[in-house]
Amino acid sequence: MYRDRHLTLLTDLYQLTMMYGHFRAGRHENRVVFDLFYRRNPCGNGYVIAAGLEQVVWYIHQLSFSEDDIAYLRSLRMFSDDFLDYLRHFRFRGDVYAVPEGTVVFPNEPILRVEGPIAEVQLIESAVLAFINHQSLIATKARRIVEAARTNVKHPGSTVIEMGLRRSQNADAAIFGARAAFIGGCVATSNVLAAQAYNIPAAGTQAHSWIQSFPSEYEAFQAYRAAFPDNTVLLVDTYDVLRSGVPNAIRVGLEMKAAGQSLKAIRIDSGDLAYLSKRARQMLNDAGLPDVQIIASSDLDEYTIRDLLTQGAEIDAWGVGTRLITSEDCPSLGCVYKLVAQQFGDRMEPRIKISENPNKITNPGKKKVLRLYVNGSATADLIALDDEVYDPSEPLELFHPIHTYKRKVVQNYEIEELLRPVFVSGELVYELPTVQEIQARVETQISAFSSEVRRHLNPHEYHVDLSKPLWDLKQRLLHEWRR
Ligand SMILES: Nc1ncnc2c1ncn2[C@@H]1O[C@H](COP(=O)(O)OP(=O)(O)OP(=O)(O)O)[C@@H](O)[C@H]1O
Ligand SMILES: O=P(O)(O)OC[C@H]1O[C@H](OP(=O)(O)OP(=O)(O)O)[C@H](O)[C@@H]1O
Ligand SMILES: O=C(O)c1cccnc1
Repeated sequence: MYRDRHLTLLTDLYQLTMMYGHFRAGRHENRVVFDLFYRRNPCGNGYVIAAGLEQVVWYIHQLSFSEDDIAYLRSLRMFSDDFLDYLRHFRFRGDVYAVPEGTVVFPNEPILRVEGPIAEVQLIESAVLAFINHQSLIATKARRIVEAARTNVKHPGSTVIEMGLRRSQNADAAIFGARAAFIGGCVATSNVLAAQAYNIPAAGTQAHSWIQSFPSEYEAFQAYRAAFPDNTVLLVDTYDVLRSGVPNAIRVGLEMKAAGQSLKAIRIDSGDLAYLSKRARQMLNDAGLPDVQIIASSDLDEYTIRDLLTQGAEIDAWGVGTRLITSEDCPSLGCVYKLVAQQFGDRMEPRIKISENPNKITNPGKKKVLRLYVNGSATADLIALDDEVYDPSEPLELFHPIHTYKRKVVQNYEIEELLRPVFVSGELVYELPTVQEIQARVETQISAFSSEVRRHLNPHEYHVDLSKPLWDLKQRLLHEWRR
């Protein structure tokens, strides 16, 4: 099972060869700082919801090379005995600062900052990126789907249930994906292991096979009702939604009503969901069953949900699988992990990565991220050097890091420092929140941003500026390199 797995070798070989090279050169203890950040928002969204830190914490916590790991590495005939002996005593002794899960983040902002001996900081790159990239992507995708469902004016409480297990890119993606989907705002998952692991509500209806396995649809509905009288949801599209499924569901619903019970919902899983849901709603209402809800599923995503709602679809809840758990139209988030500072003697020196593409030139130095709120609204983020101090009662002039003539002054602002200590000298100092707390953080975080930043189509680019000292440092390093 994923939690019991020993993951130290979940790394790219080049991390180990670089560690070995540093070890041979006697520089493996040199301290460095790496930033983890992404450059472009996924799915056309205006931001990303950071997720996956819990798995990073757990991964770093368990890091050690077992005798099996050492034997395997020896079998590669690439590493010397003294290096393998060093690995035998290896543990992570660095500092990790991270934005809490559920935080809204933007391109180029460090989501994680790792400082420590270069061998240790380098080893963790690949796994840490995998955890953060995957869950941040799925949480962001889920958020888009949940917000589409919430545009339902007839049913403002419209909810999304994650049902992607069978279409996920395998088990870990299903479990962590269900976790991330809940963080993004889904109310439940069909994945029982994820529900158990993260204390997420488990939810579900029944498959077509259940209906098919009975002599008639009505008998299948009756049997389900008998088994789950308090939670009867009936799948109505096995044979014919309007001629068979809904009439049989109404028959069972009326029988339940007469017995003092209530039919909870029907599920439509194929066909024209707008047309069928409107007709089904009418039929249920006409039969005196206006409280029976309609759940829809069938290759849904934020686009189909919005479109169905503009067509007046009568859908109270959405079961969403494939396109959520795989983030089908935007299947990866491009977080990277870049060296930004390195110790020389007793000084931490900033380092820069140059690129032809100005967007790919890194921000040097050990940094922090400040979110500036004016009257409770997030106004701009400032990436600053770690030792900078700001007095929020003094006006602060911000400028665009590329188009520097674009300036604005913020006054009477409040500062939220986004990076929080997680590991200090290898010791865990962070109390992990529950997924319920993380989901609540998403709501408060997002509500602080303007609707222009939050909209799904061509969102406004939120201001993420560099502080003057950081901008000056970046220019100085660029000029020094040119010379
Ligand atoms: N009224 C509608 N407007 C826009 N899209 C719709 C509407 N109704 C359904 N859809 C979407 O159209 C697609 C329908 O796909 P398709 O015709 O392949 O399958 P289906 O009707 O579900 O049948 P089956 O599951 O039996 O193959 C799904 O993505 C569904 O979400
Ligand atoms: O459509 P998704 O968003 O992935 O949601 C989950 C789907 O999984 C089930 O389908 P099933 O495996 O029975 O296949 P189906 O597509 O033929 O209904 C369910 O009936 C949904 O249609
Ligand atoms: O419970 C359901 O209705 C369900 C679960 C997984 C996939 N599709 C549907």
